[in-house]
Amino acid sequence: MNALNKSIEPGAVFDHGEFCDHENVVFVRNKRTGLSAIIAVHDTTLGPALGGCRVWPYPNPHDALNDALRLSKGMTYKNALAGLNLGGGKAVIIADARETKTAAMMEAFGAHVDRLHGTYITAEDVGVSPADMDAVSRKTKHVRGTSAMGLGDPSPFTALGVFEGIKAAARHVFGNDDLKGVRVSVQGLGHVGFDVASRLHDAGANLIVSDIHAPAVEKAVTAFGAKTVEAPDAHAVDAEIFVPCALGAGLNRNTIQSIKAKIVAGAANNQLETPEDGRALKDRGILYAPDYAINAGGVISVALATHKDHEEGVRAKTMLIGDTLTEIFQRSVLENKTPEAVADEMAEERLAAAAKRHL
Ligand SMILES: NC(=O)c1ccc[n+]([C@@H]2O[C@H](COP(=O)([O-])OP(=O)(O)OC[C@H]3O[C@@H](n4cnc5c(N)ncnc54)[C@H](O)[C@@H]3O)[C@@H](O)[C@H]2O)c1
Repeated sequence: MNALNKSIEPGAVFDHGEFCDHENVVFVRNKRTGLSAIIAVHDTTLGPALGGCRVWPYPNPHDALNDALRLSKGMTYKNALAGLNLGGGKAVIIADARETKTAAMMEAFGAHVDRLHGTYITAEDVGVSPADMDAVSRKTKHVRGTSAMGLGDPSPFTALGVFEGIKAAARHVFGNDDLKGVRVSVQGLGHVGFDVASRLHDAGANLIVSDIHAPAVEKAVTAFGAKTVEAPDAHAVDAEIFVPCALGAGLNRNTIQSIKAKIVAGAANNQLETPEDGRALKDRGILYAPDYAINAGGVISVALATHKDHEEGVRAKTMLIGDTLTEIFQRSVLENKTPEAVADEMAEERLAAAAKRHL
């Protein structure tokens, strides 16, 4: 008992800066398999909390808790804004995906998900494969993204949503979405970025591409006749549209001042390093498509594609991302707010309306 009293500070979770109004946070251990996990259910106003399970070798439990709390809240906003009848949640497993993750560990995690009786639905995230979700599904039905379910890799739907978002941004800034001859810098040519580049190429855009992985760049040069730029300079090239599809925090005090594009619209998560960076983009007259609004195609596919024949529904819902962004951009002008502030408000409005209906 004494050891326990010493190691847990009173209020360690409730007073946590990211705790917000989380409905349920579960700390999970399974001695036999070495499972250590945190499942965070942020909000179930709109429905069961859907959010991926991340396997990551966090250096300490605080970082794991931080991630679980921050990411689960993010899922509440993302699912609400995407028009899904789903709440927000997330799970993190403290393990190395290559070294210590095992099927038995994922099964043990599945058993804990099952104890939440469907208030949390798990899915893939960083460090997790369809085979891992197959293991989870042996212990619970509250899982998406198994190899027997859905449409497989969500990236094509993320790319479709990003492309629709780019067109919405072009309509807002240029008055039309004809991308013929428009110069577009695509940073990151992975699962999503390459697909977005392909759609832009088909629409007649002139591509300038970059990636730290040289073969990906060569492939885009061959396929699209793209020009290239060194990855760290992708934001600063002479282009009308900048499409970040690599890592987060690329929009910051060091990069924003040298952006020449009028539009920033890409798939990368957490593009703004700080909220002030969103204001800096607006002050410079650069239209920013909030990341969690434009990259929601993947979660839409995971949420709705419980069977292989659901593709049309997923596609239709993903195409609506363009309309959502148009509303965000218009409100941002009318209310003189940053697009990301408007996106947050729209998600909160949907949650508040649903909460009122439940009263
Ligand atoms: N895959 C999805 O469905 C999905 C959904 C929502 C958001 N996202 C976000 O979109 C982004 C891309 O996802 P993805 O699935 O295509 O990932 P990916 O790993 O397949 O591709 C990322 C690419 O970026 C490149 N890269 C890494 N660091 C770079 C740098 N500093 N400069 C230039 N290139 C760099 C990598 O070499 C790789 O080719 C990520 O931020 C991801 O979180 C993806």
